Amino acid sequence: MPVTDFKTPEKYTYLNGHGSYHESEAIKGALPVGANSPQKPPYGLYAEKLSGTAFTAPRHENLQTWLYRVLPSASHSPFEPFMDYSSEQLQSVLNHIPNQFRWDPFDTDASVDWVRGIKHLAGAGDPTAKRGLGIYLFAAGRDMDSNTAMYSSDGEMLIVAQQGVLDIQTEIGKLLIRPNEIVIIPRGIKYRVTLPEGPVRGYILELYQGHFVLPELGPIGSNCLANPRDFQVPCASFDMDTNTTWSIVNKYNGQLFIAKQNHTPFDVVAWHGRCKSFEHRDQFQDDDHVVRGLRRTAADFCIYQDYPYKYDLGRFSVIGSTSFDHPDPSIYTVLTGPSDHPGTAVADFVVFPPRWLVQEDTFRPPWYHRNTMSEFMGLVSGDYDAKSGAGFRPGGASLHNVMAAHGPDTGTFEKASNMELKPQKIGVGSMAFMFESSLMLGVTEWGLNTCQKVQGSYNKDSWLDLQPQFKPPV
Ligand SMILES: O=C(O)Cc1cc(O)ccc1O
Ligand SMILES: [Fe+2]
Repeated sequence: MPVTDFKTPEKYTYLNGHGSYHESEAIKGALPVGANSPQKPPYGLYAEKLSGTAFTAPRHENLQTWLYRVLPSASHSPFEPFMDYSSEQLQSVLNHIPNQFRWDPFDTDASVDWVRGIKHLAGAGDPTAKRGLGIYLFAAGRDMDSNTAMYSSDGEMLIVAQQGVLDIQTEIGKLLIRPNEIVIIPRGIKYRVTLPEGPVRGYILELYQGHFVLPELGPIGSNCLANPRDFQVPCASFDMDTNTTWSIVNKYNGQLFIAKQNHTPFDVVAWHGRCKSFEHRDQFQDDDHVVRGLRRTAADFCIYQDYPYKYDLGRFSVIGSTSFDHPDPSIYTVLTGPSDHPGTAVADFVVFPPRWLVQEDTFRPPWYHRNTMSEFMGLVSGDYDAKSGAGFRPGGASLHNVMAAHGPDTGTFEKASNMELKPQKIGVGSMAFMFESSLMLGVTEWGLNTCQKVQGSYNKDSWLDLQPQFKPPV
């Protein structure tokens, strides 16, 4: 049984499925039939195209959404710097430090809204080159300013709700996101966040390059992990408002800009968008990944989606070892942001849901390890099985960067090496997650000092008490 089974309030309607072409009309007949840009679209709507890939991207990769709206997005005043936030907040110098890091739960802040409540914690690469990723924390206690919408030109955001409820109105439709759910907002999509149940907190992974896709299943076969039908895309829903002044906030190379317009950005009456199924690996002819003269990349194996969508992590169908040994955490990948190299992600989004452990003669927690990938972890709820103490807590985080040695703490080691190996359900009521990246992550000044959450005694509390267990034969 899925762990959560959220009810959908009537206000929200979704289309189900990742990897499908979707279309949606808030008024019947608002989508033109057969054409994208007729001389006069139905009901006097403007046709507007949002491109998720280059116009010339290969057909199997090409992404776009056609919007039919009351006024086109271009109808706004020039953008100006948005002075009402700290320029350090979203783009700051990255410090590359080899240490293991752990943070106490980040503060909630009831005085700020979504726009002002996003803090840059770590990252790699550069949005201007469309390379790399950013990791942010959010904490907000009030609705976004009235008549204000936001969008990011920098990348596609995967938002993990940890505390509180996010009501997100987007150009495509409305989404309700509760703790244990995630939402993906593609580059360029305008949205507005209100808080129906008070303060919120959570984590954001922004992919400066490409799009989140479902991972390959390989020998697992055609089901399990995150099943495509459990991803939900909002149905078209629009407001009629061409008399009020709206502010549009744009995250552009980590800086915020603001423009005004005299109409709501949430005026899309109908849309259709593309989602294409993937090319299969056995079409490859050689190691050089050249098929019919086209160079292929990891991205070509994937299913893309270019509109906002949500997913309940409780629906993740976990695969694990039923014999012995601890498998790699890649079996818990929900979505991946591929690089140009097959199997090596800019960032994977990995979860550790409640699951049974049954392996015999096995040290069941994660092994001690050093990883060429960097591992940023957060906790939505409960406990994480690799850490016995109270150090890794919901709303907190840890970072084990490229080759930073880590693994179970002393308490977990003692317990797991001596326990009777009965079938054991772990993580009940818990959801830990990992943003795992092939890139070396730098930490911002906010993450190192300003937030005041770094645990100075993380190494000592976790690993310095480990004792040699070596007993050579006499
Ligand atoms: O370090 C961690 O806790 C994350 C993790 C979990 C796991 O089961 C295997 C490897 C790994 O990095
Ligand atoms: Fe790890």
